[in-house]
Amino acid sequence: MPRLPTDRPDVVVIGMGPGGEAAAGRLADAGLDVVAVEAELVGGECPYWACIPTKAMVRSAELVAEGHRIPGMAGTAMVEPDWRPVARRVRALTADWDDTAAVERFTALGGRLLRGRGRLTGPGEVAVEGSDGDGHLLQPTTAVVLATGTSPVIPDIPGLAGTPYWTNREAVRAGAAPDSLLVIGGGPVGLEIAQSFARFGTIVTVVEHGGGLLGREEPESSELLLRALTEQGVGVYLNTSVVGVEHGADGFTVRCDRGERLRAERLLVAVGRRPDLEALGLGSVGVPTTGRSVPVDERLRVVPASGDRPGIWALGDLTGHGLFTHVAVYEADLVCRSILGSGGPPADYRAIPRVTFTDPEIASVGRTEAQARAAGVRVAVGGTDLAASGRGAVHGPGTVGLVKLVADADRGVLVGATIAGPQAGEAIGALTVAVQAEVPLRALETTVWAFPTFHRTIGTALAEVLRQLP
Ligand SMILES: Cc1cc2nc3c(=O)[nH]c(=O)nc-3n(C[C@H](O)[C@H](O)[C@H](O)COP(=O)(O)OP(=O)(O)OC[C@H]3O[C@@H](n4cnc5c(N)ncnc54)[C@H](O)[C@@H]3O)c2cc1C
Ligand SMILES: NC(=O)c1ccc[n+]([C@@H]2O[C@H](COP(=O)([O-])OP(=O)(O)OC[C@H]3O[C@@H](n4cnc5c(N)ncnc54)[C@H](O)[C@@H]3O)[C@@H](O)[C@H]2O)c1
Repeated sequence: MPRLPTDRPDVVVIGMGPGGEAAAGRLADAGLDVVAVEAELVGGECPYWACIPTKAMVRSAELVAEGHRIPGMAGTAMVEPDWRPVARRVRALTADWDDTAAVERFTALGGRLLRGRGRLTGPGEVAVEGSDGDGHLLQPTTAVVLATGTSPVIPDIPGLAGTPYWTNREAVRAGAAPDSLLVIGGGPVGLEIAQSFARFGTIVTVVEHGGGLLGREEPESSELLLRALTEQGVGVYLNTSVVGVEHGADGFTVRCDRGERLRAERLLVAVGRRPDLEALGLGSVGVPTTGRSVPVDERLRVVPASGDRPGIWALGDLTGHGLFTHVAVYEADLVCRSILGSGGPPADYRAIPRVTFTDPEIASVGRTEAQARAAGVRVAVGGTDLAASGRGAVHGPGTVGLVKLVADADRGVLVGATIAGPQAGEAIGALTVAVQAEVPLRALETTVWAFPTFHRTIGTALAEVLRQLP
């Protein structure tokens, strides 16, 4: 076998999504010689195919919905939704799927970028199949950082393979809203995209094999969202599995286990994401490759450094601590502190916020009631209906929402919270601080919440929690 050109930087970062980019940039800025390996675009899934373009779609869809709410509130309005400006905006926000600016940001810090696909081939060794067709061997002296994220799961449904189904990548590149769309999976990916297209006139049907939408959230959120989507004309089949897919000139036909045959122009597969640990070569360093995530310690170490061997760290979607950009960036900070030896607290996932940008937005932090009970917490719960609040009354159409607080009655602190409703993702910030900093419920009780805001309803839900305490 020909000898590959060998490079011995201090650090190799494989994968330049939001997590890898943050870690590689910071380590380069600290003066280390960093080689970053990226197979596609520097920036990863989030800016080009995920968070940013889907939120642009959501924002446009929200404007359409608000336009329809004008009658009875502010006169008349004629709303004629047109997807073309949405597609233009997505193209602008993704810089037409061009990563030049991100590359320049990194190289300006002294980092070196190697375009290609990286793979661990042993402790302290990364082989790269370069985009230019050349092979490279990297032997970092200090650290390997794994940050390769996840890819969509494609279920093994007879007939699906080989059809032109969409994942989030094709959905965000749509030049027009399809006449009809069938979505497999009622999680955040499926629902944000489903509602966006529905508001542009697409007939949308969601097929979810679980008993509720957004199954990881509180059942109250799931029910609220189901009601809202159904009222907005989105068809939802729960407890339903797709057992067969056909594609022909008139689009997709999907057979479900309960007998339904559903037709649609487009089919979006949104049943979750997982990493490819085998392709990453983790087996070569003795790490099991069959799981859904890379096992790490509280400093995100996969394999600690020993002797002259560099350590291996992992971060972001790969670690399975929550598939969110803010988790990837948080973990990048932990990894950098660990590599640079700058100390600080270990990983703490008690107060990771989650926001699904549907209308109503579903925002939450910490544990759900069921998770808290399962963890043996003596739970006190308080809730309130957003529509019954002063802000709900003035806001009018579009006010659907709730607050639910989950407290540890023995410790007198919140361990989880949900806000659903308009701008819920903004309001969850206050509760994220409360859960993270373990603000005593008695201190929260004395907090003055501005009138008339949606977040003032936190006080109402809190009063219900406090009534249950000694
Ligand atoms: C449709 C959608 C919407 C989302 N919306 C939100 C949101 O609103 N808010 C939020 O917080 N999160 C959102 N997410 C989740 C968010 O996109 C991810 O959590 C985030 O991108 C994870 O960052 P990461 O750095 O771990 O990995 P990624 O962003 O997946 O980046 C990994 C990078 O590694 C590269 N790579 C993979 N394998 C190799 C290899 N072998 N060699 C070299 N390079 C490799 C990939 O090309 C990629 O660039 C959304 C996800 C989806 C799918
Ligand atoms: N706003 C945000 O922050 C945001 C938005 C989108 C995605 N994300 C992240 O991306 C991750 C992936 O999202 P996702 O929605 O793809 O996955 P998910 O795992 O969150 O949801 C997938 C849904 O599909 C269902 N499902 C699985 N297999 C199925 C099948 N064969 N038939 C029908 N239903 C099936 C599951 O029960 C689940 O409800 C999420 O975990 C989330 O962290 C975040």
